[in-house]
Amino acid sequence: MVSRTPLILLACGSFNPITNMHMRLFELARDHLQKTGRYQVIEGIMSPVNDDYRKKGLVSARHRIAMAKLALETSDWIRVDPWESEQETWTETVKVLRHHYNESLRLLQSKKELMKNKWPIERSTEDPLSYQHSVLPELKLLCGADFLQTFKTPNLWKEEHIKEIVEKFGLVCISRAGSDPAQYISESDLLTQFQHNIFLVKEWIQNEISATQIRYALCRGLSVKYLIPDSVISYIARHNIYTEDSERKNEGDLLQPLKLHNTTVNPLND
Ligand SMILES: Nc1ncnc2c1ncn2[C@@H]1O[C@H](COP(=O)(O)OP(=O)(O)OP(=O)(O)O)[C@@H](O)[C@H]1O
Ligand SMILES: NC(=O)c1ccc[n+]([C@@H]2O[C@H](COP(=O)(O)O)[C@@H](O)[C@H]2O)c1
Ligand SMILES: [Zn+2]
Repeated sequence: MVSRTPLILLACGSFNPITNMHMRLFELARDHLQKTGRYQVIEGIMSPVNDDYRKKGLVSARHRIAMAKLALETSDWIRVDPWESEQETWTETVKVLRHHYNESLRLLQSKKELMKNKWPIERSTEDPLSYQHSVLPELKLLCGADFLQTFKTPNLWKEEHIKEIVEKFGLVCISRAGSDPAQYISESDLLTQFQHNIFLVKEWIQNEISATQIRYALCRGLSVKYLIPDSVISYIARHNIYTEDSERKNEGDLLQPLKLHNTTVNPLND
């Protein structure tokens, strides 16, 4: 049997709030990558952005993490990770990737240590996927096509970070109405150079749920049932999270990545 490379998918974003589509991204990506015959998707990680990102209407990470945890209770392979949101300031995405990759290596090492101390018979029966412990895992950034499109927003991303993401890690990009990732890749020399490491996944059933639209509906008292999990709807109601006030949070503020690059335009925070 040809061994598959263990693969971890990492999605970064606001998740304000988590929607059914955010979870679908992982399912679509896993199906696509497993069908290539090259990968065994072993884990999905959702990493809600730090409050210091300063996006308009971004509610506290404490709530965004709690909602994602509730939503992911029904998944046996996707989890939410608070590391990024717990840092002092906003963290560039490539550094979040580096952190989670190092964590996966650390885990692999400790599993190997554990195996070393076991009798051979225990080793062979304990974990049917134990062969994976000897193969280095890969970590890929999972995103929607609009995320890929932001690479060309002036001053938002450092060129060397985009290069590291597509060269060292890799991207899995799910189609989204209004974005044409294939065309966008063909327009970028850097993305074209590394397109073997960019997986474009076509969503087979159009699903245009947007977290911003969910927040607007909640503010207007409209139903969002069947667009986000019931447990998340109850949490939002209990804590009265999305209001006209919360929507004004960070209004007029510059997104932290743009601030870091010292620019005066703010295309994402109008
Ligand atoms: N309907 C969708 N189709 C494809 N990708 C999506 C969809 N909704 C969200 N994503 C992806 O999920 C990730 C996290 O997105 P984000 O938290 O910004 O959610 P969003 O629904 O796009 O919110 P907003 O409307 O506030 O921008 C991004 O990579 C984004 O492209
Ligand atoms: N230079 C960078 O690393 C950079 C720039 C802009 C956004 N991002 C990330 O992309 C994601 C964008 O999320 P939203 O689509 O919700 O704005 C966030 O996780 C944010 O941290 C990273
Ligand atoms: Zn978005």
